[in-house]
Amino acid sequence: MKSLLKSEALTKVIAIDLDKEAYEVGLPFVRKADVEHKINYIHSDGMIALNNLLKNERQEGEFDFAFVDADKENYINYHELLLKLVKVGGIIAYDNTLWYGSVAPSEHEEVEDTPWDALRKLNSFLASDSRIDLSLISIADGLTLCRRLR
Ligand SMILES: C[S@@+](CC[C@H](N)C(=O)[O-])C[C@H]1O[C@@H](n2cnc3c(N)ncnc32)[C@H](O)[C@@H]1O
Repeated sequence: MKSLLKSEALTKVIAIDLDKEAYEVGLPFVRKADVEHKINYIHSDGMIALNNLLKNERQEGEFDFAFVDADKENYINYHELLLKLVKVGGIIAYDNTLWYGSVAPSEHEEVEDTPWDALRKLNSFLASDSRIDLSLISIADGLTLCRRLR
């Protein structure tokens, strides 16, 4: 599920997930906290939904924060879209970026087409991306915070 925190006096969250049941797991807690009116759930593939926010809803630079915890193979693609959706100074967070250490395999291990291979490539890409400041936090199985610089 990806969450986008929208910059408004009244904070709004866009939550995107292919699986409606995943959203519904959290719904009782959302209701208990009385914040359902602040959440716009989009039942969709992440790339389609983010492209739609950019192209059809013209939300470029409108978001303060994005949290990505979905298909690891697409993180690198989400990154390009989120760099446009999140404002300069805003934060993009990627979950699972250490994958319990398996992002650093020995050179003999077969890692192609695995989530940890995708995360390893993402980590290398982000480390040399001059559009962001980056901090990879070793909490749980890794959380990368990227601050958009330009
Ligand atoms: C590990 S779960 C995380 C859910 C949520 N962040 C949480 O902590 O409860 C990953 C979620 O990504 C969703 N997902 C996987 N591929 C997706 C895609 N292409 N587009 C949107 N959501 C996707 C799955 O349906 C699943 O609910």
